[in-house]
Amino acid sequence: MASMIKPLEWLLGRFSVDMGIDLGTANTLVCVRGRGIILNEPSVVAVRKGTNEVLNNGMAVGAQAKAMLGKTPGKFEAIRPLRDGVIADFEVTEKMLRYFIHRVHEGRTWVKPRVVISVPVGITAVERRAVIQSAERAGARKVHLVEEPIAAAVGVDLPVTEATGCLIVDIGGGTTEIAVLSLAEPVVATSLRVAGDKMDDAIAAHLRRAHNLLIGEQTAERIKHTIGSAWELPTELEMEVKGRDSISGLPRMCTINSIEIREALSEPINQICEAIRQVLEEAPPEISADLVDSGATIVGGGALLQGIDTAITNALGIQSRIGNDPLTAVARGTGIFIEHLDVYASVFADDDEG
Ligand SMILES: Nc1ncnc2c1ncn2[C@@H]1O[C@H](COP(=O)(O)OP(=O)(O)OP(=O)(O)O)[C@@H](O)[C@H]1O
Repeated sequence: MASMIKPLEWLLGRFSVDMGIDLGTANTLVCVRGRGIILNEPSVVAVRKGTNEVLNNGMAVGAQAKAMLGKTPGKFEAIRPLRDGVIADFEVTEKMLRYFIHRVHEGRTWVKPRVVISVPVGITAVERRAVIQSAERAGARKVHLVEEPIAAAVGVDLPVTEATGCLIVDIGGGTTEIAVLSLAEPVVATSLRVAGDKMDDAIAAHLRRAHNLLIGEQTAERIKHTIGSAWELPTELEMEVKGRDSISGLPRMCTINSIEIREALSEPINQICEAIRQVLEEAPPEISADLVDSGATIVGGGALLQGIDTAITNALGIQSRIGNDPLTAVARGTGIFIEHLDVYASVFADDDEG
């Protein structure tokens, strides 16, 4: 029986588009050989509450679902199925992946791609297995996992395969991945559950405390994008924010500025700097010597926070720079892996056996 299935699977695979997937807490990106990034959507799914039934006939996924976050009436719910970089809701993740894979295949539901998926450093075997099974059940024929910092470093063209140390810091939505790499392997690495989401929480907590204003996660994120910073700005900024007064319960608006938001962000930023310091302290001296010259490369959406490079440079005394197109670095890396599966075989962290 198995020998009959194999040729059929092979045949179905012939028509598929192999893809690299950055399955992120905040965004999912898909990169395809020769075509680059062809899908970039928020990792959000809208379902009927208490079920896994995706609204709009399975189409309420991505940007369409994100617009509903915090605004759904009682019987509907907009869910982020990944939290802290790992799968929190297995079935909804599978449905989201299925929708994205089918979109890449333009509706041909019978094709079965090979996929490379990026995962945080140091996730457990059970968490790895969950990613592999979700992708397989969503229609993948073969799943390889690669650790996010390695994918990011390859995506921004760092010399990862050389015997020289480089430091990559990937500040995403759920996790900040920090790794010193040499010879395509992490020499020291860590995954910190402090990143963009915690920054949004810090902003919401500040507005509640200092302005008695309750805001949702989308508003907090918008504030971060608009006036958030990690270092003094050449011209400080202001913006108006709307929410619910925590005392009167009524809708209200207030004006906030970039100085107070920077202060609110200082705690998560300091935690990120401290985690980088710990990774650097564990690096062997020869690698540390390389890092004096090569410095740190920052990627992920958090790299777009104004002044983050200056804050890291000042905290650690090593030159930090923002990697090229930081939001797509990991996805571009997975795209390079899927093109060169044989070359990078040793890098994959996929444990199909376990
Ligand atoms: N201009 C900006 N300023 C500050 N933060 C930003 C900016 N643009 C995007 N971000 C933040 O980047 C984060 C998303 O980054 P990214 O897409 O790299 O994460 P992810 O890969 O989905 O998450 P993870 O790697 O944790 O699974 C969000 O928290 C988002 O608010």
